[in-house]
Amino acid sequence: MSSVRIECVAKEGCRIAESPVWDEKEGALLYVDITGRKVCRWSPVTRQVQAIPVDAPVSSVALRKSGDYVITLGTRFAALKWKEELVTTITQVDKDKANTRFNDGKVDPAGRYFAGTMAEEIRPAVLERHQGSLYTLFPDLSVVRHFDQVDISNGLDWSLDHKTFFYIDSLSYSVDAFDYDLQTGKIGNRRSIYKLEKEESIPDGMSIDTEGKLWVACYDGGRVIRLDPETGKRLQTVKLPVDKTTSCCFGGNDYSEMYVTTATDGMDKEWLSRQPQAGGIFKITGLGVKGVPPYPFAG
Ligand SMILES: O=C(O)[C@H](O)[C@@H](O)[C@H](O)[C@H](O)CO
Ligand SMILES: [Zn+2]
Repeated sequence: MSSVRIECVAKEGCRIAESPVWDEKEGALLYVDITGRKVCRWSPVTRQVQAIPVDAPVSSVALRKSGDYVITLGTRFAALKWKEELVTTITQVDKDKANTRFNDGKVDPAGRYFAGTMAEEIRPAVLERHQGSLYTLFPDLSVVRHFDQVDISNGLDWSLDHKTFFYIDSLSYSVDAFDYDLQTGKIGNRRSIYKLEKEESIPDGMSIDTEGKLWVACYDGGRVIRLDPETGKRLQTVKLPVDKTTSCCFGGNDYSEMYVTTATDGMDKEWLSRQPQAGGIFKITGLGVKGVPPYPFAG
């Protein structure tokens, strides 16, 4: 058994840090602060965070083949040029909705950007239900809506053979799987592979490891859990010193470190004083597993 170590590496205290992505070219961790409206990049060398402010809630960031990044910003897919600090809209979704925003997003193995929406929260996990949808931005910049009636569109990833798409609608308290057609980007045959237990609270972001097991961050559960999507069993629980764990990814040398984002929105003074590292970025080492490098958006 390896010994698991947890360290808070960026202590800036985000409102809702999310969408951790390892940028191998920069040797840095990208993430967003959704309600703090910034895209961040943390360097393990300088131990500093660079942040680019944006004009709306920014819910995910992804690498782009042509360099730089793509983000989901409000209800827009947008391009972000890092050095220039320049954001340009690619396209908008949910034009029929007044009060939604994008939430979690990730690029599939063929370079398509998947991201879903949700109603703006009144407070964490309290919002008008069934307002969200799941979308894909294709490399030709066209957009497809897969389905609607989503509460809080959240974690997503693909199986190692690319034949299954994993997806979380948080308020279903379930981790779901779909059949995936990598050729077309179409999904079908939805089923639940894991229902969260009460103390695990709300499923949020997720990431697959090289053994095909899923790591799910549990919002208000203060932990990441490792699931076997074949058996539907939980294999491991790693607890963190903060409750609002929002998402996780693998990064660092050989993708053997796990990075976990966390949030402070919804915590009162007393809660914050008990968990002073809330809103920080955590690095977990010694898990004994590695992750899959993130795919860049091909458009
Ligand atoms: O991190 C996210 O994905 C959401 O934007 C957050 O707001 C939480 O998930 C949500 O509050 C939990 O229900
Ligand atoms: Zn999330």
